[in-house]
Amino acid sequence: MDNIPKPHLIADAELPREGGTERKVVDVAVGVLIRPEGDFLLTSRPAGKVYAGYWEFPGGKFEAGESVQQALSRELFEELGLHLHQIEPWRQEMVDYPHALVRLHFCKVLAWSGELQMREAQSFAWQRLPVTVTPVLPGTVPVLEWLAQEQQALNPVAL
Ligand SMILES: Nc1nc2c([nH]c(=O)n2[C@@H]2O[C@H](COP(=O)(O)OP(=O)(O)OP(=O)(O)O)[C@@H](O)[C@H]2O)c(=O)[nH]1
Repeated sequence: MDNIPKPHLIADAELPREGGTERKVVDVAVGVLIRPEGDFLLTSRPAGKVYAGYWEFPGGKFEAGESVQQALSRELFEELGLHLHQIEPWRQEMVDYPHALVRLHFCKVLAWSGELQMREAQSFAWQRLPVTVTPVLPGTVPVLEWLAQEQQALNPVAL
């Protein structure tokens, strides 16, 4: 896994261009499922996908005409068998991977139902900071930093 090229996390203004036209952006909806006590869900990327075995927040690409909430609800039902009830769009991030230019739409998911099923034979782990699973997908690392910043803002003496 170590010889996979590292992607570049970029701002919108830096978007790369090829031959004068913008590279196609792939929109991805990503869910940060947070339990009431603060644990969040990470899943490992299934065999056969790029970055197989890397840990990430679950999600996937939009299908035509979908909103973030629709894409996330569909993906998490397909991958995990969950029905999402409370989705809060949170932050966005662009990542320039060798295989794709990806716009990640991170949402906090605070309520869901259904039993967690690994329908793509992935692994899952409920985590808190600092996470104990490795390796973490490069596009996931900033999210862990945002969560740490939020925790610090809420409880400055604990960290
Ligand atoms: N789900 C998810 N994808 C992420 C995260 N961070 C990140 O960079 N990505 C990238 O976003 C893209 C998501 O693609 P995917 O392959 O999981 O989506 P999908 O299930 O719709 O794909 P497929 O059905 O075409 O196989 C990948 O390029 C992945 O590397 C993350 O935290 N969660």
